[in-house]
Amino acid sequence: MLGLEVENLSYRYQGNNQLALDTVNLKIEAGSCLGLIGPNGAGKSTLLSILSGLLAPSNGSIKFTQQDQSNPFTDKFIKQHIALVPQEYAFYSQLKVRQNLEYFVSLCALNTKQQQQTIERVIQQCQLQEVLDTKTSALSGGFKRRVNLAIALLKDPQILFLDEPTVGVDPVSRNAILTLINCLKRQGKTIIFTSHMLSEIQSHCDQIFILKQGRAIYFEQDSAHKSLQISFSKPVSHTLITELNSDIENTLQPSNTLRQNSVFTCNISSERVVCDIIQFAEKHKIEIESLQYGKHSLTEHYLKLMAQDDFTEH
Ligand SMILES: Nc1ncnc2c1ncn2[C@@H]1O[C@H](COP(=O)(O)OP(=O)(O)OP(=O)(O)O)[C@@H](O)[C@H]1O
Repeated sequence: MLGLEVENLSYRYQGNNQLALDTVNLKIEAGSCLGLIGPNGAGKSTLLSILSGLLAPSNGSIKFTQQDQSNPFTDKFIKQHIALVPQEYAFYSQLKVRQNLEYFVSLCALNTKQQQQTIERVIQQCQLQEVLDTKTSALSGGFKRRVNLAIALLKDPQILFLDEPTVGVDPVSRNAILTLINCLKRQGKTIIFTSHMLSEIQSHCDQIFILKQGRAIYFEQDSAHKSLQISFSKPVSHTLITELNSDIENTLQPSNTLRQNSVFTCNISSERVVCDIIQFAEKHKIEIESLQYGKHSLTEHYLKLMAQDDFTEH
């Protein structure tokens, strides 16, 4: 299994004054799935192009890491085991789906039987059975995305870079693509994928990496702390809050902007605190209007970061 480490990576396009990537550091463990997000022009595609060897970095280094040290770590080995699914369609649109697969598999170092088995595997993986004899130019957007993905999977890569694999597809194709990503994850592939659909990223990725104007920040997805927002039907006095805080050894912060001390938000590390607060409300006959508890929303975090002028790496 392959992972990778990126150190101080920068990239400037010729004729462009701005750095597309500015001193980016990134570590991806073998077998994990990293979600790469950021606004248009943040540098996501540039980063994927560099990682997949299409562009050479202006500065910095990329190191591939291997759990099993038995394979020789040559450039050829790396090239064989990484694949990029670009945002653009990377197939011959005048050829039928099967012809595209046959052409691209012929570029892999496989004998005829292995080629046939490989084509059958990607047809199954990407659920292309019904469109094999259709010209790719005539396919729906969802199937075009699946063909793009199938071509990258022909060489059974250990690391897969997916540049917006679900953009412009209907829910059925999106589901097929996301199910396939989950399946590839279970097989131990290392995956980096970009998407503007933050819910997709939050539910499918182990690590999240945010880029803004070429600069990077990690988002800790698996924070032990969850957030609780509770809204009472009437304001709660400071005395009661102090009593509650001493009971649960936690800090409830009145969010004064909302309904005069009747809405509270806090970070909590144990589900027990939720029960304590409900018991507290019962004891003091304070009605709970709503209670929202769970992981920090990526969208919330993302919007806050995007609103900040100073966006520094942590
Ligand atoms: N060929 C190019 N020549 C000059 N500048 C470029 C070129 N390609 C990209 N850029 C610039 O590099 C920066 C990063 O672009 P990139 O395409 O990597 O962003 P992105 O995050 O992938 O955007 P999107 O979400 O729109 O796909 C942008 O400022 C863009 O204008």
